[in-house]
Formats: sequence, structure tokens, C-alpha cells
Amino acid sequence: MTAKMHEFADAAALAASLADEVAAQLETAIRDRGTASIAVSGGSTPKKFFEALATRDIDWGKVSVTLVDERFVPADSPRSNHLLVSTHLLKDKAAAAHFIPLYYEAPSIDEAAVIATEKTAGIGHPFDVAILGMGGDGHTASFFPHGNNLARALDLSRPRGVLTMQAEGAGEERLTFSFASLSDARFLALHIEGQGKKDVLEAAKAGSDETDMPIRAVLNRAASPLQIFWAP
Ligand SMILES: O=C(O)[C@H](O)[C@@H](O)[C@H](O)[C@H](O)COP(=O)(O)O
Repeated sequence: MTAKMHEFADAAALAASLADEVAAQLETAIRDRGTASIAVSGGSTPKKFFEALATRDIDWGKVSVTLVDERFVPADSPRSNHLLVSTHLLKDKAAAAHFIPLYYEAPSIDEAAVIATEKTAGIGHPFDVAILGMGGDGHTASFFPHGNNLARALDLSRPRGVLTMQAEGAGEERLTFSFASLSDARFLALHIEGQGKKDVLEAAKAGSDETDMPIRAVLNRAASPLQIFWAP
């Protein structure tokens, strides 16, 4: 599917524009189907976007928010994406949203992934909005280069759900929605910032090996058009 580039003068302008677009997408979903669902990524990039989206005056009580992926740490860990979203997004107007975490205390991460799949089964068929980030190694979600579960995670023939991932560049073990869960989001966006990430994107476009740069799966095989939001 094609990718459309949206470039902005700075991160603040990008955050405002992406927040407006996402709010409009969620409002349309609520109007058409009564509810809306959004999956957001963690990391450092989304903070300004989250802060802007939290102020948008939509019917947040009808919106389910979840994570594209999560480090296998409890919500009080500084590495937790749940903590990041609670701090920067689930406040102000968006405090009324229904958040579904991916991390659950369980005897193993595999059992936590089964719980996360069950807990999120009622949303995301497809997601109304999915916001992806990208690492400097070309990972997105927790689709890390040479990850132990990467082939399964990128296999669009597999069922929707949450998988585990271990990889050299990932730090903690990860929980991640599969590509099949994210690929057909009604609004599928990649939010990256800085010249370095733009260079990584160009390198990804110049090759085809998804094991080396998993973002290539999203660039080349996503079911929905990919909206790339970039600021210097
Ligand atoms: O849990 C995570 O870290 C994210 O979901 C991950 O996929 C993130 O989007 C990239 O690593 C980019 O992170 P930065 O925004 O910090 O560069």
C-alpha cells in the first residue's frame, strides 16, 4: 500500500496536526459505530502528540485506548508505556477514555500475552487508529530486527492478538500486537521525528529485507495507506 509523507516545521506543529486528525478519526468512528479504538506506541517521540490529543473535546467515554506494544514491566516502572500514556494522554478531556493495558502479572510473559489477547479481543477489528513509532534500527511496535518471534509477528495470515518478542535491541522482553492486528487500521500513521529517523526511513525504503528492518513490512505490506508524520 502507498505511504503519504506529511512534513511539519517542528514537533509542536506536527503534534497539533496529528492530534486534530486523530480526534477527527475517533469522532467519525463514534458517529458511525458508536465507539472508537486507538492503539498508540510508547517511546519518547509521542509525548507532545499525547499532550495535544488529551485536550481534544471528543466523547472520550466511548473511546478504548490500548498500546501497540509494551515492555514486560509493571505500570509503575519508568520503562512502562502504560505509565507514559497515563502520564501524558489519559488526562484532561481524555481522562474519560477506557484504557486496556498489555502488561498483566502472570507466571510467564507467554501467559501475559494470552491474557492481553483476551482483554483486547473486543476492540481493534480493525482499530480505528493505530500510531506507530520507529526505532533507529528500523523496528516498529516490538518488531525488532532478528526478534525471536518476528516471522510470526509479521505474518499477515495469522490471527490478531498480542505476541511476545525478545531481541538484542529490545531491552526487556516485549508484548506486541501482531502486524495482522495493526495493518488494516482505518487510520494507520507512523510518527517519527529528527533527521536521523528520516535517514532510517530512506534506508528502509531502499531495501526489502524485513528481518533486518521490520518497518519495511509496514511500508510495503500494510493493508491501509500509511500516513507518515515527520518533523525535524
Ligand atoms: O515501546 C516502544 O519503545 C515503542 O513502542 C517503540 O516501537 C517506539 O515507537 C520506538 O522504539 C521509537 O521510540 P522513540 O520514540 O523513543 O525513538
